[in-house]
Amino acid sequence: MSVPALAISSLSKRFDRPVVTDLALNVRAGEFYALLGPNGAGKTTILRMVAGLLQPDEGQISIFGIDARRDPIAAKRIVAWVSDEPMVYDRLTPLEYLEFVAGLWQIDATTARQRALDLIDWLGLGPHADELCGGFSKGTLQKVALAGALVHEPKLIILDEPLTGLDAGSARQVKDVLLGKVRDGVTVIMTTHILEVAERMAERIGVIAQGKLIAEGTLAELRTRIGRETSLEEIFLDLVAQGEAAAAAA
Ligand SMILES: Nc1ncnc2c1ncn2[C@@H]1O[C@H](COP(=O)(O)OP(=O)(O)OP(=O)(O)O)[C@@H](O)[C@H]1O
Repeated sequence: MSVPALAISSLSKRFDRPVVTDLALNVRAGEFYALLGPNGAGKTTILRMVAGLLQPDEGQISIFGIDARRDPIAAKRIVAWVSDEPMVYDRLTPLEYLEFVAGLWQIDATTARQRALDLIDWLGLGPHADELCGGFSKGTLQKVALAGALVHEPKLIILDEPLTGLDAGSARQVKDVLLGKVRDGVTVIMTTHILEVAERMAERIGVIAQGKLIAEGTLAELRTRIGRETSLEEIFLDLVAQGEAAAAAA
C-alpha cells in the first residue's frame, strides 16, 4: 500500500477550551478530500497544524511519511497552504510575485518564469499580469495567492475555503486547476461550506464537529450511514446533529 498523503493520529489542541481532541485522519495519496463542519468546528485549526503554522499540544502528523512535527522544513517543501485570507505583496505584479516566491524555493529562473506564466494562464490572471497586486479585488488576490502556493509544485495542497468571494468564472478556474492537479497525482484537502462543491469534487468527505471526525466516506457511504437517499446538505445536518448530541452526552 502506498504511503498516505496525510496521516494524523491523537492530535489535540486547546485554546481556552479543547478545540481539536484526539483526532485521527488519513488522506490517501492522489485523493481529493473535503473537510466539512459547522463554524468553529476546528477545521482551520487542524489544517494550520498540518501546514506547520500552529503547534499541536499532542499528536502525530505525517505527510507522505515525513514526521511534520520533527522535520517541518521537509514537510513544508511538499505542502502548499492556501488560507482564506490571501496575503501577497502589494507592490509586485502577479508575475513578479510568482517569480519572487519561486526564488524563495530556489527554483531556477527559466523554470520559475515558465511555471509563473502557466499559473497566470490557468487562473485567468493574464489581463492583470502587469498590474500591481495592491489594486486587486479579493477574488483576484485569492487566485494570485493560490498561484503562489503552487509554484513549487507541492504534492499536497491544503486550502481553507478557497472559493469564498470568487465569482462564478473565477471559481470555475480555481476548481479546474485543482481537478487538473488531482489528475496529475497531487493530493488536495479543502475545507468548504459550499456543500455542492464537496459533493461534486471530492472523492471522500470528512465531517468535523467539535474538533472530532464524526463521519467520513464517499457521499454514497455517508448516505448509507444515515440510512436515507438524500442531499449532502441533509446528510451533513443529520451527522452534525448526531455528533453534537453524542458530544453532549459524553
Ligand atoms: N488563535 C486562537 N486563539 C483562541 N481561540 C482560537 C484561535 N484560533 C481558533 N480559535 C477558536 O477555535 C475554534 C475553532 O476555530 P476554527 O477556525 O478552527 O474553526 P473552523 O471549523 O475553521 O470554523 P469556520 O468554519 O467558521 O471557519 C473556534 O471557537 C475559534 O474561536
